[in-house]
Amino acid sequence: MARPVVEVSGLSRTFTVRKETVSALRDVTFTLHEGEVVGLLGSNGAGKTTLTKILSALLLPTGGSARILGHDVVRHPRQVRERIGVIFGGETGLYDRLTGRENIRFFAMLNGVRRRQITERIAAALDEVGLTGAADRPVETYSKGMRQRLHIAIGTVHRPRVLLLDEPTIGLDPIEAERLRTAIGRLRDDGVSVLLTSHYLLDVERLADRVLVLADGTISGNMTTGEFARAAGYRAVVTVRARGKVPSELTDGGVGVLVDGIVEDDDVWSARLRVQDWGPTSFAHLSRVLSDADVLDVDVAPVRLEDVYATLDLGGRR
Ligand SMILES: Nc1ncnc2c1ncn2[C@@H]1O[C@H](COP(=O)(O)OP(=O)(O)OP(=O)(O)O)[C@@H](O)[C@H]1O
Repeated sequence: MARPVVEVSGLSRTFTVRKETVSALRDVTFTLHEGEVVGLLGSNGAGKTTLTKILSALLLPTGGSARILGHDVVRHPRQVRERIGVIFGGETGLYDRLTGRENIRFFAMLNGVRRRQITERIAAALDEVGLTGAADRPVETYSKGMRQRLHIAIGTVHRPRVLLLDEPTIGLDPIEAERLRTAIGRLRDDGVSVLLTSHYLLDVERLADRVLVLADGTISGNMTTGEFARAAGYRAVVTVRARGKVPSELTDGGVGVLVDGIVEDDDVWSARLRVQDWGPTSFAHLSRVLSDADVLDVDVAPVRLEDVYATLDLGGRR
């Protein structure tokens, strides 16, 4: 059995605002093992950011404990920060006027990388995320994908054993998102443990071994990723837009295909179909019922976590 690297036990955090107390986390207990990638899911306000901040020793818990490689987040914050990398998605947190290399240097120094190792570590981090060629350009000239890869380089330059990733692929085009998933997969293969917050099931499916569901500040689910995806009951949503009459067979659905709704507007109709599994049966059904339709476009979207929440009623919205 791989050794535990993150041990969270009975963790809680309350906030008091104008005499009202909000429980952001309540009695949260879980363990993350070496080389394990765990998806942390939960709707807005579920407590994900609060948990991430406590684990990276940026916020104190009000109860319970959290340890990173044996170091308590309250008693040994410096040791915790040296062992943990935090990567937030989006545009924030970079110095635009500085180059990519200078940005990494700044954060490497903050996270305790020794002076004599720093040049070599920065070069390696740039190389790992494919930014060596752009390293000496100001960050304001970077694309979204490049900025996101720079976030990864910054979060990993001090070689943390645990990574906390918050929405890492947000706003990226599919190619950049895939490149990022590959980079995260490589870190996992090197034995780094990852706690991944994402609303995209594709990220979680590709990378996570296990899924933790936070609802209203408590863990309401702890299961393998496969179990979680199967619980939704379908794999993708296909939206078909076509001209003319709605094929009668389409409205009934078919083996592996459920009809969510059909909207007709003048001569054009649009159907939303849930595909339970991609395979010959569902492909054959769709191509048969659409064979005579004047199809304008087809959009295929993988199942999103929000859809799974809706199906399982895991929302826990405040
Ligand atoms: N500094 C704070 N002061 C008061 N309440 C707070 C504070 N930080 C968080 N909360 C509350 O704690 C709860 C959990 O918030 P948190 O930001 O951890 O949720 P989240 O799951 O990260 O949400 P999101 O997906 O929207 O980022 C919310 O009700 C929030 O309003």
